[in-house]
Amino acid sequence: MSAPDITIEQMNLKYDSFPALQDINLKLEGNKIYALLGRNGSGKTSLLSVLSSFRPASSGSVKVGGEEVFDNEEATLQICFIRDEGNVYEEENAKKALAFASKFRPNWDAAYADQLMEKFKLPYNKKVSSFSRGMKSAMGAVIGLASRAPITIFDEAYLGMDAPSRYAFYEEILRDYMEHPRTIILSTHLIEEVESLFEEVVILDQGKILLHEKVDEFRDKGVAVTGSADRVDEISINMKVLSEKRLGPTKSVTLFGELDRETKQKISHYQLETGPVGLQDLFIHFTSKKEGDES
Ligand SMILES: Nc1ncnc2c1ncn2[C@@H]1O[C@H](COP(=O)(O)OP(=O)(O)OP(=O)(O)O)[C@@H](O)[C@H]1O
Repeated sequence: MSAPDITIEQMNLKYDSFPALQDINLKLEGNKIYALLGRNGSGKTSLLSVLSSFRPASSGSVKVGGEEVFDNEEATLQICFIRDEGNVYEEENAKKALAFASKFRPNWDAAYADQLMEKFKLPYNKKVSSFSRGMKSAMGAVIGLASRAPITIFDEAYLGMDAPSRYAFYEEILRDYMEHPRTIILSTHLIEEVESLFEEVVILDQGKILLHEKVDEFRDKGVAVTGSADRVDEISINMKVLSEKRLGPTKSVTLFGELDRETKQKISHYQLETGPVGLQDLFIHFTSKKEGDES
């Protein structure tokens, strides 16, 4: 399966006069896993709703495979949008709800849906409306995965799921993506849990695109350094420290920016360990900046 590219140009969305999305320009190539990050109210759900044709943009263009997506059945059949409330038909038992979901999904894999129901321990014969919050989310995950839609979107679809279920969900996304490549967009606040899945990251801030980058390039904006606390302090002294943790005599810091030659030499001389920066630390840094900040 080859997933179509998504191209958004000069797109704006207003709720009455409130500008929820402003001048959005974004190109997402097919067959990658994207992180859509942003603080509360930054516009993630609004962006995904426009992309999925749940609502029209106020202006600009949103194309999937070169075709405007709004009111375009062929384009929207390629998209499966699972929201935090699950998008599940709740008035019937789970078996009927799955049958209902499959009607609008041309790539639906019923055998895979059965495997996932088993994996998430979801009962077929219970009304979905009687499911717990986490079970409803797991049902959304089953529908999103078994749809095998070329563009699959999970918008905080993990809400209420316990940790084992969430990790089972992430594992399944990666496993099934490897077997059936497609575009997957995950909007999440649990960045540390899922960061290893992402190839590219998009950050929204107050309705605007703050950043769109390959995750590896994004991570290169900083470095994590661990070792004896006084030596770690010494090399961090002139750098922006994004986070720090101390365990007895050992300290780990996340530093923002490139290391100069002298600092690199000290790190090597002191035998400090270096590693990649967590996405979450960078995300917090980028989205908590105040006007006038330079870095
Ligand atoms: N139906 C609506 N009517 C009016 N304003 C809305 C509506 N939906 C969202 N908004 C506003 O648009 C902005 C973006 O909301 P949106 O739900 O897209 O953010 P989000 O990034 O998904 O947030 P969260 O992480 O909290 O879920 C917010 O200021 C919100 O109050």
